[in-house]
Amino acid sequence: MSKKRTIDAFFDRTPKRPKQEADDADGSAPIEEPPGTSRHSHYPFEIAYLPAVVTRALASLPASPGKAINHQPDLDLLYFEPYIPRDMAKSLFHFLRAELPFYRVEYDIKRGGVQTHIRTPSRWTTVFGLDDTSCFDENGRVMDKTTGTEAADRRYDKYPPRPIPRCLDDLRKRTEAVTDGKFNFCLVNYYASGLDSISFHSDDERFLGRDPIIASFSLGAPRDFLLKHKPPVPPAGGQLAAPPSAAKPLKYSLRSGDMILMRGRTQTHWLHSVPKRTGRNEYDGGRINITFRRAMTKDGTENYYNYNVGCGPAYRWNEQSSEMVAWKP
Ligand SMILES: O=C(O)CCC(=O)C(=O)O
Ligand SMILES: [Fe+2]
Repeated sequence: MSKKRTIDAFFDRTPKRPKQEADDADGSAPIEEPPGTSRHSHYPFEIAYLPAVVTRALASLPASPGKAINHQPDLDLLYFEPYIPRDMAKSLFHFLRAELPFYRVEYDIKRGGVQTHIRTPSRWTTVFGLDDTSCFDENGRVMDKTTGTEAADRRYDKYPPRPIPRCLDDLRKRTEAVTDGKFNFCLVNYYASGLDSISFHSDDERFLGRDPIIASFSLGAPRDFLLKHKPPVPPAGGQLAAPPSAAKPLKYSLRSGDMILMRGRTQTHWLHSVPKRTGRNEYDGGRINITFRRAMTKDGTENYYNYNVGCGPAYRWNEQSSEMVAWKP
């Protein structure tokens, strides 16, 4: 039997859960373990482990070597085309869409002194993880790394952190093993169609520290990924200058299984986006984006849960109606 057929066969979408287990702290389950689920009091539902054959296949990733993209000022990318073989990426897309809880976050911000209600982002999101000041113990409790006692902080009270489920943690560990990155957060976007998007931004929040390394995976429908240099910071009281003339905007068509590692000065000096896809390509199908990042402080934990989980209901993919449905326990 070919490798493809073997992996596809193991991505059996009918629930078959012979063994229920608490998630262990370091996620180091023996590979031969029968399928089980990650559980945590702050997951709305249990999240299946990857089939063991897929966990094993992760050990041989990346499927192709990364290509350095650093020919422009301040840009430092490593582009794997693909990182996950295309057939495995397709199965992983269907698995994660079906197994993960997703949210449609709404929040209030002050814009120009006016309180505004934001009903975007125009995509589904979810997040797992905990900043570097704390860790989960074997019972899933948040422990302060310095004192070794249970962490008490208002930022953790508002949005209780939850561990990265094993199905994503397997990929996180493999990504750490082949890059210079260390990651304690996993953010997931689901773009249901070409109408879902993310506007130009950079992931350069203070809580990520200097020159953060971010690994960004694409699964499912192809989408454009645009990059443009930020205008240089003007001198105090000065005019906004143009970006360095050598810096040209870039466009990559990200396909299922690709991974872009963003590193060095990229986040400080470049913006990136996934624009809407209209017309013929609008209903090409959904896309999942996974990013692994490292938050250094509690502000990172609060920010990520605030903007990617929020206070609304969890949703789960419904295969029959092909849509996200509010989760009722
Ligand atoms: O979907 C993508 O490829 C990019 C997502 C992204 O930039 C983000 O979540 O910060
Ligand atoms: Fe981003």
